Parts: sequence; structure tokens; C-alpha cells
Amino acid sequence: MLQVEQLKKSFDGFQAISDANLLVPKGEVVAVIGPNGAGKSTLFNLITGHLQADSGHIRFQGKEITSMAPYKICHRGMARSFQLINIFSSLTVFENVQASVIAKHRLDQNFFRPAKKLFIEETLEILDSFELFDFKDRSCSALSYGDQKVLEIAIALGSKPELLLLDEPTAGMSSEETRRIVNLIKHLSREKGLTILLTEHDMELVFDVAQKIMVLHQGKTIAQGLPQDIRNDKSVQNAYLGETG
Ligand SMILES: Nc1ncnc2c1ncn2[C@@H]1O[C@H](COP(=O)(O)OP(=O)(O)OP(=O)(O)O)[C@@H](O)[C@H]1O
Repeated sequence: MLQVEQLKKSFDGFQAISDANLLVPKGEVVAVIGPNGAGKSTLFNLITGHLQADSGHIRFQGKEITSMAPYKICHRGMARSFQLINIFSSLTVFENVQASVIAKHRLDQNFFRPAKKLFIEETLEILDSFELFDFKDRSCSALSYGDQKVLEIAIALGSKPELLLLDEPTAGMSSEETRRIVNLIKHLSREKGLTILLTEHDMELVFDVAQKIMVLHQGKTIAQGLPQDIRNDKSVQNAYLGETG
């Protein structure tokens, strides 16, 4: 579904991504891991078009998307959540998800559908499946941090993506909130068949949910494969030992 090949990106001469390679097969959960500053967020920003690559290729569903505008990539079926929560806090929970549903239909140019009714039903369906229905009329700022994160994923799902990118989805969460996100990722993957690419520092979570893992170290892909192979990979162990001591 997604292929990244020999991707490079530098900031003022600093090579943040020097040789990133990634394969995300359809229907799988793939995790990108790596020590702090390895380039995980930069890689995500390149994939979603929020940053322009210096060289290399990104292909999504067989088509080249390297350096394409984010809204065009989104229209092709990719959605993301950010490390920092990215919602309209002055709007209600319902309005936030509805805005994303409406944006999707606008892009599809489905102007002649019975718009309002359809959007309401679709929005309520999403809220229900994310256990946010009871909060639909609340202002987003009144939600707990965990609920805001779930809402952010619900907003991303409003555009009906084929591929969902989650950048550190459990950062700053309690263990109970983390469990909820883990269950949500498993549900979206197993029941909805969604392809998911995530970055995470919580290794327990990564090895629990990911079918494949890619390891980024100093901007370079040093390993990619099944969790058990990554666990036993000497270069991966060295990269992490190098960071911790
Ligand atoms: N806009 C930018 N300008 C200059 N340097 C940047 C910029 N964005 C990222 N970097 C640098 O690129 C490197 C990779 O950063 P990035 O945030 O992608 O790493 P990360 O793996 O996501 O880190 P973390 O796990 O701490 O979130 C870092 O050294 C960072 O300081």
C-alpha cells in the first residue's frame, strides 16, 4: 500500500532523513521505531506531504506521491493524527467529526447527495463506534486528554482513509488510556481492515499491535521485518544501547 525508497531530507545542512526505506502492506499494522531524534516525525511529515523530500520516492496505492500537497494525499486515502492533539477545541465533539466528514464529501464532489442528513448519520455512526456518542454535544476542551486523542483519531477516520498514520498515539497517556488506544488500533485493523502506520516509544505497545516493524536510526532504516526478527537484530540492539548507555 505504501512504499518509501531511499528518502532524504535535510534541514539547513543537517541530514534528518538520510536513507529511509519502508514497506507498508495493505491491511497490516506497521510501526516505525527509533531512539529520540531518529527522524520518525520527519518521515511522517514527508509521507503526508507536510514536508518536501530532497530526493527519493514515496508511493501510495501504486502512485507516486512524493512532495504532493497534503490535501491531495488525504484525498487519495491517507489520514493522520499528530503527536500534539490537533482538534478545534471551540467546536463540539460532533462538529469536529462532522467537519471532517463534510470535507471528505466536498473533495469527492458529492454535492448532489442529500448532504446534511447523510453527514449527520455518518458523523453519528463514527461517534458511536468510538464510544464518543454520549459526549457529542460537549465542547472538545471539556474532554479528558484520552478522549481528545480518541476524538482526533475519529476525525481522521471521518475522511474514510485506507491508511491511517498515528504519530505517538499514546504520548502522555495513563496506562488505562493507553489500553483504550491499543484496543482501538486492534479494532480498526481487525474489524475494519484499516492499514495503520504508527510511531511509538512504548515498546510493549509496538510488539503487541504491530505485524511489521521498521527501525530508524539517525535518519536511516537499519532494520525492517517481523517483530521477532527486530527483537533479535544486533544493529537494532546497538542503536538502542547507544542511546541508553
Ligand atoms: N524543522 C526542523 N528544522 C531543523 N531540524 C529539525 C526540524 N525538524 C526536525 N529536525 C531535527 O531532525 C532530527 C529528527 O527529528 P524528528 O522529530 O523527526 O525525530 P523523532 O524520531 O520523531 O524524535 P522523537 O522520538 O524525539 O519525537 C532531530 O535532530 C531534529 O532536531
